[in-house]
Amino acid sequence: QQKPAAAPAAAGEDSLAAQGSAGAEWLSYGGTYDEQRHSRLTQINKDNLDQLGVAWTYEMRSGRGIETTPIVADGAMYATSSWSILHALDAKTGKELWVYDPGVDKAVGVDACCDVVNRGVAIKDGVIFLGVIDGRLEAIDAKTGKRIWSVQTVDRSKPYTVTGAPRVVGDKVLIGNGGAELGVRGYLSAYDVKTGKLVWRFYTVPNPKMQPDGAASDEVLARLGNATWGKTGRWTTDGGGGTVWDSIVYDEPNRQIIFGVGNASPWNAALRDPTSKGDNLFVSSIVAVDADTGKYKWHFQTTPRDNWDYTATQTIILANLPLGENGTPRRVVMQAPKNGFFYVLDAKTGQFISGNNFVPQNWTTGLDANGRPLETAEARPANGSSVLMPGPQGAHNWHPMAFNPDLNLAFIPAQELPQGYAPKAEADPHTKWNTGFKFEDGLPVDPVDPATMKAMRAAFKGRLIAWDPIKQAPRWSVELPTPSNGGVLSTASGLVFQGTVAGDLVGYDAANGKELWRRNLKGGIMAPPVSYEIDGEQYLAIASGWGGAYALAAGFLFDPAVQPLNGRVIVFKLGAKGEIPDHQGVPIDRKPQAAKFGDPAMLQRGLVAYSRNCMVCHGPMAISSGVLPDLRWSPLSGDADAWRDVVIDGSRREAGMVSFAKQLSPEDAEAIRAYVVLQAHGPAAK
Ligand SMILES: O=C(O)c1cc(C(=O)O)c2c(n1)C(=O)C(=O)c1cc(C(=O)O)[nH]c1-2
Ligand SMILES: [Ca+2]
Repeated sequence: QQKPAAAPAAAGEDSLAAQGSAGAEWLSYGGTYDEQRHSRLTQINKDNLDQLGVAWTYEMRSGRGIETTPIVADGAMYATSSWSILHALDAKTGKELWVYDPGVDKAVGVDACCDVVNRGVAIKDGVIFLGVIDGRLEAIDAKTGKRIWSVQTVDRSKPYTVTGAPRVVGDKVLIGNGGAELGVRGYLSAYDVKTGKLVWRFYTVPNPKMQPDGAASDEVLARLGNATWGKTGRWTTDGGGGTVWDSIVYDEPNRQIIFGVGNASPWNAALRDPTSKGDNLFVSSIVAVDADTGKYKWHFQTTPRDNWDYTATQTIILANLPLGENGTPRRVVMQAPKNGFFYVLDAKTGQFISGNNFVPQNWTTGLDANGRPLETAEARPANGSSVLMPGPQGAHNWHPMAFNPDLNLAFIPAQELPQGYAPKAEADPHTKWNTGFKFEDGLPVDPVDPATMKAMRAAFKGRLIAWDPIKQAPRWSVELPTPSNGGVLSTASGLVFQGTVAGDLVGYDAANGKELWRRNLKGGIMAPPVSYEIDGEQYLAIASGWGGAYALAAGFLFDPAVQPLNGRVIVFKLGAKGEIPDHQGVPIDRKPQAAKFGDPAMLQRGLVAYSRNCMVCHGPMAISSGVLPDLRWSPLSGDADAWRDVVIDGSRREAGMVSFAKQLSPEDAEAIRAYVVLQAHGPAAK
C-alpha cells in the first residue's frame, strides 16, 4: 500500500488515514480518508473463497432501498436502512444492541427524488453522526443509541432531503443535501462535532440575487460563479441545483475537503438560465475547499452548463499514481461521474491530467486538452428530442467505486442506459419534479406489447469495469443483465466483491475479472460490501434491499413476484455454515381492478399527468418494480372515490403518499386512473 506523506494531524485530531487502508475496523464511509474501499485484510483469499459461509444475518426495520455502508468500530456495526433508521449490532454475532429511529414524517418521502435511502453514518470518539432524510444532522451516543444533539441543516419549506453519509474531519462533521430534481440550492456544511453548531457553509451556485450569503463561498461566487449565470430564469426562483448529495472526501496531505457537486436545476438549461450561455458554476463539478474555513481552493467542472442530470457527486477516490516526473508518485483525484467519463486530476491543484469515456456515449465527441467536453449537435435538442447515452441515471450512479492500489485499478459499477430528452418549451408549475423535460415523450397510451417490452429491457445493461486510470482504458469488464448493481469492495488479497440486482453477491479476481464465487442473498443488492476482523477472523458484510432511483423510476425492467422486502445485513466468514432465511413476502395478485374507461383525450391526459407526477416513484407506464405499490393492481384504481381521497385529499399522507391537489385537478386524477386501469388490461396481467 502506497501511503502519501501525510501532514501531521492537527492537535486533537485522531487521524483515520494514519491507520492506513481499512484493516480490522471500517471507520468511515469509504474505509479511509482516501475512500478507496480497499481492505488490507487478506485472510479471505482466492484459494479459500469456497469456504466462505454465512456467519449471521439481521433483518432491518424497513424495506425500500438499502444503500448503507456499515461502519464497524470497537466490535460494533452501525448500519442504516431507509427512512434513516440506524441499527447498532454486535459485529461478531449480529445481536441487536439498539435501534435509533429518528421518527421521520413520511410526507417528506415525496421530496426525495430517488427513494428515502440513507448511505450510512460517520463515527468519532464514541459518537455517531447520522443524516436524516428530512434534513436533520444528529449526534448519537454509540454505546446507548441516545441522541446527543440534533440540528436542522436545511430550510424545511423547500424540498431538501439528506441521503448521503456525513464525514468527520477533525472537530467538524460535514454534510450536504439533495433535491435538485425538485428545485433547491445546493451547499456543503461543516458542523462542530461537540455542539452541532454550524462552522462554515459553501454554496455551490450563486445566491439568486447574486448577493453575498455571509458564507465561505461568498468570495469565489463573486469572483468566478456569478458571471457564469444570467440574471433571469427558473434558477432564480428554484435554486439552481448543485446539490452535494454524496461524495465528500478529506485530502489530508493538502488539508482540503474535495466534494462532488450535483446537476443543475431545472435540468433544462434553456429554462433555467435563458439569458446567458454561461457554464453555471459550480454545477456538476468537483470542488476543493480548505478543511478549516471552507474557502475555495480549486474546481474542475465535468459538465459545463449541465442539461441532463449529469451529477459529479459520484465516488471520489484519492490515490498516488506513477504520473509524476519519471514515473514518480503523483497524488490524484479519480471520479467516474454520471456523464460517462473517467477523470484523473491533480489533487493539490485540480489540474486535469486525463479523461476518457468508460461506456459508449453520444453527447460528446470527446474531451479537449483541458478536459472540457466537446458536445455533439444532438446533445441539446432545442425542440423535438434526442436519445442520449448516458441518460439521467448516469453511466455510474452513487454505487461506490473501489480502487486497488497494488494493481492501480479502479472498479466501476457502471451501467449503459440511454434515455430520450424532450425539452419543454415552458416550465410547468404543475409538477413536483422540476426538470423541464417531457417524461411522457415516446410513451404510448396503450400498454406496450411483450416484444417491445423485451427490446426495452435488452437495451439496458450493467457492467463491472476494472479501469486502468493510467492508460485510461478498461483492463477487464463483466457485462451484467441489468443496471443499478451494487457498490464495490476491493481487498489486498486481490479480490473484488459486488452484489447484483438479482441478489447475488459475487467475488472476482481483481487482476482479470474471473468469477471465483457467487451466493444468492434472497434480496436485491445495491449497497457496497465492507470487511473487518474480530478475534482473528475476517468478516465480509453487505446489506440487501432493493430500491433507489433506478428501481423506482425504471420499474418496467423487473417483474417482482412479491411485495417489498425488509432490508437485511448479511455477514460471511470462512467456515461458517449459516442459512439465509426466506423472506415472508406477500404474493402480488395481478388483476385489473375495474373495466377500461375513458375516451382517447382523457387517456392521453392521464398518460401526461401520470408521467409528470407519478412515474418517478410508481414506475413508467404504471409498472412498478415492487418498491412502491403497483397502481395497476391496487384496489384504489377500481374505486374513483377512494382514488380521489388519496391523490387529491391526501388520505395516505401517513404512509408517505401526500396530496397532489397543487399539481393535479380532480379531473386529472380521474384521467390518471383511467390510464392506469388501461395499463392493467395490458399483456402484463396474468
Ligand atoms: O440532484 C439531487 O439532489 C439528487 C439527489 C439524490 C439523492 O440524494 O439520493 C439522487 C440524485 N440527485 C440523482 O440524480 C440520482 O440519480 C440518484 C440516485 C439515487 C439513489 O439513491 O438511488 N439518489 C440520487
Ligand atoms: Ca440529480
